[in-house]
Amino acid sequence: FGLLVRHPGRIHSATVKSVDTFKSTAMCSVFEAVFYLYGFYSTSLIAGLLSQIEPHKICVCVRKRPLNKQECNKKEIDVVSVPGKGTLLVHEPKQKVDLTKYLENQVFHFDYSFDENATNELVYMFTAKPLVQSIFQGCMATCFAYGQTGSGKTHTMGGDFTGKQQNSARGIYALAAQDVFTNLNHRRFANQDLCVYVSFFEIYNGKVYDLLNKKAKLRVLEDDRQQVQVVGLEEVCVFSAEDVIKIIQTGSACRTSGQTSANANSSRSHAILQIVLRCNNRAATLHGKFSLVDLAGNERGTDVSSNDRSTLVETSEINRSLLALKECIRSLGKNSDHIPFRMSTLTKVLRDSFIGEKSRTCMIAMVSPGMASCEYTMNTLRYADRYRDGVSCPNNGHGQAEPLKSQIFLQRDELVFSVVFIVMHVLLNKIQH
Ligand SMILES: Nc1ncnc2c1ncn2[C@@H]1O[C@H](COP(=O)(O)OP(=O)(O)OP(=O)(O)O)[C@@H](O)[C@H]1O
Repeated sequence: FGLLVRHPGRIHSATVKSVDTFKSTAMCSVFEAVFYLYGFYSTSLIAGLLSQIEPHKICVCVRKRPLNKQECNKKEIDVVSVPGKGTLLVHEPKQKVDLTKYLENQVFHFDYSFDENATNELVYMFTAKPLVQSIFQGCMATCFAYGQTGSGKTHTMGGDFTGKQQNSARGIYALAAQDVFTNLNHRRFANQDLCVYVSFFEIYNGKVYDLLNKKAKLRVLEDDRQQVQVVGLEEVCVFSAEDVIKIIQTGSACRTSGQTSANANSSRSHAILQIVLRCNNRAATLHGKFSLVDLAGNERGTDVSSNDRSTLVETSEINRSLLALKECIRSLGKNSDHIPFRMSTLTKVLRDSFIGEKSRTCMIAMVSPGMASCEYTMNTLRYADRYRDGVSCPNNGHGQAEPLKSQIFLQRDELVFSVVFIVMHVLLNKIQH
């Protein structure tokens, strides 16, 4: 797998060739790939059938978007490969002191990795869906979309775009809402007498604005018991997933946006949609809460098209809050007594998500596939990788050829397990009927 490109000065054609060679040798054969895909989709089938994926406390996933039209026109090279369930490779172009250009294949391991063909539904199935189940058991769940500007956070959370039009029914927000109502009507939860409330707000430059109330500026206060309240936040009682979709559309239209080099309609704020379950008693006691967070892009100051003071303040505020978030989630992963949630407004309003045994977190790191984004992609992956520090998963960190090989064998074992599981499932079904 050590791919040396021996043509200094001809990086483009040489790189394309090397990436292609790598992809064709590193990936499994077509036969294995078909079986692997079957394994992956069978897992989702099983997940759909049983709806019982137990969420671990912190789950970290990565999603690669396809090259867009602009990138294809520029003949941008796709330097990201997703060879298996939890693995992602970045073919990073490097140069030796003797000017020889070569590719360094960086391997990352996460709980799940999704390639450019994955739909929002598939991503949802393995990330937010298990968290929906958890809020019915009284958990405080949080799902974050993190990544460089233009990498697909809003597409994943809010719904895919047809031109400038967003299909709000096909994002993780709406899919989660649909499952909340499916669960609510299920006999297991019907006798709990729960009501669903939704709020939608954004954090821009450290200030909170209510997206459901004409962007009213709200204060964040903490009481003596360290309970954080967003004072005056509109919480709408909803009765169906369609009600939530309307709320998403209203709120998304108000979000603060700007222009970056990678995205003409870039969200410059963190948007938080909260789905709250309350007991239908007089005090409307909190039962469980799901916060779905579309974070602002993690770009540098130079990536935004205007470099005036307000834009620089905006960017530094975004980066400060992302750093605070990383610290809080790492403390949560290590079961630390001290969670530094006061470091930013974002972590303050999400305080519930970092405290106690009942918190569940999923981070979806989005990456752009182009070579021009390689540095940002590496930053995003390293950021996401840090979340795994302290989480009881042994395969964190990134390595080179050897871990990749063993990963492929591991996936083969998973595949055999999936096939055996499905055959048993089908046989059992037949016996029962
Ligand atoms: N998985 C995907 N499949 C197809 N198109 C995608 C995918 N992800 C993103 N895109 C497209 O890429 C463009 C940028 O995506 P999006 O606005 O979601 O990025 P973002 O990460 O939210 O950016 P920002 O931080 O600047 O708001 C959109 O036109 C979107 O349709």
